Amino acid sequence: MSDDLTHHYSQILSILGEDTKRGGLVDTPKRAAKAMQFLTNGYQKNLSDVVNGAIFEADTDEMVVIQNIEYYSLCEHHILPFIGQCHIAYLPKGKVLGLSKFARIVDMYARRLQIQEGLTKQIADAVQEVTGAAGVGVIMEGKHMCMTMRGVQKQNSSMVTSVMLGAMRKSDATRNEFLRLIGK
Ligand SMILES: Nc1nc2c(ncn2[C@@H]2O[C@H](COP(=O)(O)OP(=O)(O)OP(=O)(O)O)[C@@H](O)[C@H]2O)c(=O)[nH]1
Ligand SMILES: [Zn+2]
Repeated sequence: MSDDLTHHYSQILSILGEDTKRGGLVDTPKRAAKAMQFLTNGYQKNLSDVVNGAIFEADTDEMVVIQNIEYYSLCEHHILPFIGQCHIAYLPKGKVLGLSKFARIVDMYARRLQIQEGLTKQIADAVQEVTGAAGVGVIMEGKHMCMTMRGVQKQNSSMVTSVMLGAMRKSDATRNEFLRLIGK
């Protein structure tokens, strides 16, 4: 895959009018291929490997919030970055998930071509699936380069998406507690 990608990046540079033989560009197709493979490495991962069995018995049903998980994704329409913060809440039902795994789940889905709405839903569904929680909430804030550095060029615009599942969807009080805990 790497050689194929390198070859295609070299062609893209030529088509854009670059001299691929000039000093600074000699290794660029190779570097770009490597970078793109890193930025999309979520395709090589699955939920079970990412969670790695880090589910622990715990006698708690109080809300757990993990906030300000930064993410870097690529929009599926323009292959340009969108970046921001993800906040996750869940209501455990006898089981808790290892703290770092929330960030790993966010990264696995963010490192694929996405729209922010779909990314938010995939993270919420994954947390629900692995924890069996009574409720899950995910809120994402994102700044889209396709809307700032090109297109309509609105530098200060950002997008907020949310998905609420189970008790987090049904109960206003529970949802408000999540919003209060993340300072919204
Ligand atoms: N809902 C949603 N839209 C997105 C996301 N990322 C990019 N887009 C939008 O996808 C749309 C694609 O619109 P098109 O008209 O097909 O493409 P375009 O001509 O490049 O659009 P402009 O960005 O308006 O120049 C744009 O409105 C983008 O802002 C996302 O995560 N969620
Ligand atoms: Zn885009």
